[in-house]
Amino acid sequence: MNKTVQVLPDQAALVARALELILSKLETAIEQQGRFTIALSGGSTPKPLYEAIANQKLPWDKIHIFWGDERYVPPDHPDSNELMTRRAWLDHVDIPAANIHPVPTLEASPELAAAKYEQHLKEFFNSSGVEFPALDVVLLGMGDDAHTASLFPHTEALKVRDRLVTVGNKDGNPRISFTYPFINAASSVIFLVAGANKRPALAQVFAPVADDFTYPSRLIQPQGELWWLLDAAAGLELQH
Ligand SMILES: O=C(O)[C@H](O)[C@@H](O)[C@H](O)[C@H](O)COP(=O)(O)O
Repeated sequence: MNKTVQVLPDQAALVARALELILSKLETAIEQQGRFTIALSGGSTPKPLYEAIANQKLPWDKIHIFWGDERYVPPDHPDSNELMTRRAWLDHVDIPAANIHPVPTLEASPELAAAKYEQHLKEFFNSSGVEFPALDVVLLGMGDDAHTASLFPHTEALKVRDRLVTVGNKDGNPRISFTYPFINAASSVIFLVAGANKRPALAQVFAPVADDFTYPSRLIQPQGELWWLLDAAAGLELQH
């Protein structure tokens, strides 16, 4: 694993750096394999980044969008990560509908939604099921409880190692989430973390020893590149 921590002075600089990094990965992926695959996170931090990407002139037909986690709500629900992403970005660019791969949250149960999304991912990546397919980029946020995607502390989702997608649980509300082994199979994982409220969780995630099930972001140890992009408010104590 190749881990890089960058602390940016403020949220605008954080977004600019994340944009620069994603565009660089996008260019390389399209040059080398003719397409770019990215899984997005929800929450509030990435929204300005999505708005910035929407202003770029990109080969949208070569770009495929997935979500690393989603709330088990219809795609027009105010809590939907897909809805936030479409409003901030996807509705404003000429990306083919077939290149947008939302979590099928209209399925009858979260378990069915997770199983269907996993099947779709396997078909898309033409994976035999033995290996975890590798997305080019998985973009993650981190909660102030050190959760990432919908992998919350002390939940069953943290124990799932033989699936791509599982059912997460936040305070009794079901979520659909990539498993941590599937996230770790990505070529690059990029955390985008802002705000002083994330500092205590970051201290535990970066500590030499702490409990992974209490601080789930510790489980993200990709074979490829791991990037932590932090604003100064979040990353103050981590600046080397
Ligand atoms: O569906 C979600 O809410 C996200 O995927 C979640 O994992 C988010 O990234 C963190 O909760 C951080 O959220 P903020 O960026 O709002 O702090």
